[in-house]
Amino acid sequence: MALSRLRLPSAEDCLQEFDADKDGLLSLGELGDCLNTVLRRSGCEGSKRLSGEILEEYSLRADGAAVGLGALGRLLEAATDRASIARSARSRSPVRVGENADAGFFNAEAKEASLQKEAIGWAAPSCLDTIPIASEDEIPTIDWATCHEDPEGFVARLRDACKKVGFFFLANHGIEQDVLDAGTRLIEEFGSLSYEVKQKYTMDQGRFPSGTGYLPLHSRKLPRRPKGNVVEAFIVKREHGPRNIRLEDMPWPCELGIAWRRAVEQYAAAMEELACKLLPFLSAALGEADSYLNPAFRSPLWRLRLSRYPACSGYEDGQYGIAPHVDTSFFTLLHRSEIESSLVVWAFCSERWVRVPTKPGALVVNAGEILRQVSNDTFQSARHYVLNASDHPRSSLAFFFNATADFKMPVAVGAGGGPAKYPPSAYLDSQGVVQGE
Ligand SMILES: O=C(O)CCC(=O)C(=O)O
Ligand SMILES: [Fe+2]
Repeated sequence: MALSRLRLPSAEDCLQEFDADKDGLLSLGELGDCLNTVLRRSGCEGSKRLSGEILEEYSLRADGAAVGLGALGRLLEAATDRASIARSARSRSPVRVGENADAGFFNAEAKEASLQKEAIGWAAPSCLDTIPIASEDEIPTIDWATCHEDPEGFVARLRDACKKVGFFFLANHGIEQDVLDAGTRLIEEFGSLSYEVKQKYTMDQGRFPSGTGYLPLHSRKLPRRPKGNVVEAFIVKREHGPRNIRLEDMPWPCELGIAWRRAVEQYAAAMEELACKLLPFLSAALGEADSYLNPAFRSPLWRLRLSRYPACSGYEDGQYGIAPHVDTSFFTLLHRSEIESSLVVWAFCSERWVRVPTKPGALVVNAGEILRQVSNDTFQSARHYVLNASDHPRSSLAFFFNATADFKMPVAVGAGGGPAKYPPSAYLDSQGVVQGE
């Protein structure tokens, strides 16, 4: 997005000027003053409203904690970005997502705001009792072994699953059960660390790349919702693309030693290999040549989320293990370790919430928002959530696979669905903003 950015003061200068009690942190009041003043000085109209919005969003994401230098830097960036977007939007006719394929403008903030509002109306039950187990038609099983002997049939099944629900099982995917079991152990080992240790690696404290590290139980981030998610998670990511985010930069807990880190890397490498193998088939499912997606995936970005859901005898209304959301990825490869079917998905084809059956060994694959967009809305990026209403904790590892983060992916013409509903857009300009990248 070619926006002329507003001049950004340094976070150090802001901390000096607005840290009234000189404790090296900005309280929410001080932060509000700081953002408002910076925006006003930059000539931003409506600086008070904008700083109020940013502050509200920040308190929702970070549970109202005081702000240190790293977080302040990112908030200032967010403030000036938004002011630039507002300025740029004023200087041309406003464009909403899906309305004008030529505009090259994706309003990610507006998208996230509407998603949050919309999610409240999704009427997702917080109790499993009334939710049926999905039929084979709703969550089909696709056998990876058939992709060589019957590639056309494989592609047809892939396309059908993506159109009907956007979720399917991938069986015989070639990843050894040992690797999957090791994945489950990794999150259990992380979970068994004391809170004092885990909180050293808390996400978005300015010490590690954004969106990586520890998300404590009841965090209201990822997805950002008013009630905390009853899950704890640890997230790492790697980007060979423009920002060159390396595995070395991740908040590896030294308490678990190098073997733990290497095992996480090994798990992610196995998933990445499989994800890359799926690309030619997805290209074909989109109605394009097998090599269609290759240029977009030269330097992929992935995120790996290891989640641990505590046993829970019941959830309050509107509370979930992970709240209803859609994935921001191109697609996601999910491994679950659970006793009861706890993953709930909105089945577009039957218009009902269904529980994804447990299927040891098979991976769950689901299309994310970017793939939906690239398919011109012919594929579903299904809403889903987790309720672990069980006597046992539940673990999952979600591998979110994305194209090169700044690669502007166009809608695949072969996908159908009429004229392109979206401009070419890059992850960093669209879902990356939603994801807080
Ligand atoms: O734990 C699961 O089964 C799903 C997790 C999920 O949807 C996510 O992390 O985006
Ligand atoms: Fe998800």
